[in-house]
Amino acid sequence: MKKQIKLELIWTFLEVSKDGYAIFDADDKLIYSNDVFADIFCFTFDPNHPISFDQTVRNAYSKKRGINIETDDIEAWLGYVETVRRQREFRLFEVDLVNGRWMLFSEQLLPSGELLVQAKDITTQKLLENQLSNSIQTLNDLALTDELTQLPNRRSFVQSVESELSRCARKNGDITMLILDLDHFKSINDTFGHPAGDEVLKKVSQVLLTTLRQYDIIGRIGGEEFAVFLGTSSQLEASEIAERLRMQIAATEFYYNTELIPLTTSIGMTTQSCKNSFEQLYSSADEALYQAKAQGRNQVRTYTPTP
Ligand SMILES: Nc1nc2c(ncn2[C@@H]2O[C@H](COP(=O)(O)OP(=O)(O)OP(=O)(O)O)[C@@H](O)[C@H]2O)c(=O)[nH]1
Repeated sequence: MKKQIKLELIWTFLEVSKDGYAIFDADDKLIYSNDVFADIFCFTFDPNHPISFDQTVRNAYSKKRGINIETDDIEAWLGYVETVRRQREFRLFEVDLVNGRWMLFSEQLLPSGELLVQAKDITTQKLLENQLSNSIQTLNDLALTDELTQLPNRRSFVQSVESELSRCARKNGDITMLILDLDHFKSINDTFGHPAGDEVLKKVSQVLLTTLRQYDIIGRIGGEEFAVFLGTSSQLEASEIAERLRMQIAATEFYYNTELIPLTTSIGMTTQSCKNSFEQLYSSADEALYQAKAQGRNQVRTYTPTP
């Protein structure tokens, strides 16, 4: 049997607690609130004039205090709350306040209808949680972004293409992969210096971004090697895009300081069913690229399977 403790003691704890406590009766009238709870909703508790839950919220909302309610229609918001409040014996939820603090609310409902509400300040934990999730996001971005060009790196490109392939496999369409390899890049480094080579790589990235469509996937997959995935193109349309890219790079004036750096690119291309794997696409486009290099560079070659 539970040992009886003095009611006075419980009362004292509620009064001095750093957490907010409130009790609503079965008609949702506030019959008890400690100072912390009253402070959250910016009211003075008067047991002789009990106010309802709705009034408590309306009152705080009109003073721009209490829960951060992002609506112009407080009545609609209260209508929504009515659909979740008092529906379960116990409910736990986080809310942010207008003053930037975060609270963890719990609601304990008795069968007789009284509701005990507890509000615990979790601002410190929430800030840490946000910092942690921002750090994770930054780490993810770093792991997927090429530092020099800010384009998706090889890992990111592979991931994006693989998820596009599995999405498109249900529709059974054709897709295209292009691999671009800058011509004689070693001699650009040797002649103009490595920093000049870096600037050229950055500018090529800009050309790709401005020439391609927003939904095409672009990646820097190696030193002077870029790849492009075209999701919904016929082979004819894809060849036109590849040719446009080749011409655009050849026509762009790459300057380093005042020196004009001549630049062309070879492109290997393949259009295949999206049921094929990334590896199949990549090795076909790579084989076509090899042909483009072997046949003189500055050209687009399309993969043709050997019979
Ligand atoms: N500046 C700079 N150069 C890079 C970077 N990554 C790779 N490279 C250089 O790119 C050059 C690639 O040379 P190769 O693979 O011989 O090819 P290439 O000279 O372009 O000749 P082809 O591809 O046959 O036309 C190497 O000299 C690498 O050092 C980079 O981030 N910055």
